[in-house]
Amino acid sequence: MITTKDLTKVYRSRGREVTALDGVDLHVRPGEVYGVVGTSGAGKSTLIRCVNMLERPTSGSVTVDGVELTALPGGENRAGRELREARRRIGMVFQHFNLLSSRTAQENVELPLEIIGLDRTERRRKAAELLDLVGLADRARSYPGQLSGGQKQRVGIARALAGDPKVLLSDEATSALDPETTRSILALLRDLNRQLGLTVLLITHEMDVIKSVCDSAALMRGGRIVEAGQLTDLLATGGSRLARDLFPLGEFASGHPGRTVLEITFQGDAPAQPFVSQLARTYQIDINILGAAVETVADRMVGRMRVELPGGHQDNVVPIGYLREQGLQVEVLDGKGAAA
Ligand SMILES: Nc1ncnc2c1ncn2[C@@H]1O[C@H](COP(=O)(O)OP(=O)(O)OP(=O)(O)O)[C@@H](O)[C@H]1O
Repeated sequence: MITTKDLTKVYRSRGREVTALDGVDLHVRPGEVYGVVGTSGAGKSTLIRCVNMLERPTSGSVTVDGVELTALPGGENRAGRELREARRRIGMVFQHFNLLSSRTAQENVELPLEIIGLDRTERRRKAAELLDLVGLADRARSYPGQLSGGQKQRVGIARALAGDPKVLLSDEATSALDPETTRSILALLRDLNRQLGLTVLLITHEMDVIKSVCDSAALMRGGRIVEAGQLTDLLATGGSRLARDLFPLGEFASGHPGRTVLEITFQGDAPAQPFVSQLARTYQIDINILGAAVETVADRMVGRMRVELPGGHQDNVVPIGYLREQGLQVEVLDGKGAAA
């Protein structure tokens, strides 16, 4: 649904050049919630602004719903007709809501409908329907100043849906909200994704946002995507940095010298515990459990267990093979708790 190929954006100001995007290949499938995470300055905002051509990329291509936006004339402030039309099918939600304070909630949602020339009755009907969809039917006549942060963001989301978009872009939509309101806005985005089949691309610096709402994620650093994939695949990938951030286990004991420390990851309904006791029985070995944790990631249960086996890696090739044959993801750690 969204593809970028070798996307580059170089800002030039006062003789200085900043490469904000450095060859980004992004692939967001139809109907998924895709999160881009990274520290400040990684290039996340630039990426999302290039996807709807609020910024024109320096090079590379952006394709949304089969239309190559980078091939259409105009951009940034002076978009041509085709680009304006394509953009209408891409909704955008902002961190600071960007509502007009002199207009009521209803009038804010009507704004994009005015721009496309919908008549007054139709505008009112559509805006009322959208406010109802985001759970704000009773605040239609309130001004932004009379609404809470969460309610303002609901208006922002209703406005973003006015053009019946297939794609919704969210630029840190929950960063200005408290944790409880964040949860309710993320739940709303998830509901809209499911009800309307909306593809959502969001950027965030919070791993919890990725964990609670995304199907797939990409990690950005220095203008590049350093890792990307579906969360369930990432969690099953040894050495994945995103998986470690999604499911940190730093507090587990690191084991004893001369023994083999394994980290076992299981997903869905395949708990590791029975396999570990079977392993102990089958190979007559004492297994020391150093730690275990279970989390819900992308609506799926994921567990991880760190265990210690007597002897070195070479002595445990067979038991490790046995665990892998059971469909468990097994990583052998070195003495310091890192992947060996
Ligand atoms: N309009 C601009 N002019 C010059 N440099 C810019 C401009 N916008 C962004 N940059 C630079 O591009 C780089 C990437 O910025 P960007 O805002 O995309 O990162 P980010 O990951 O979204 O960070 P944050 O989470 O802080 O918003 C940074 O070095 C930033 O200073």
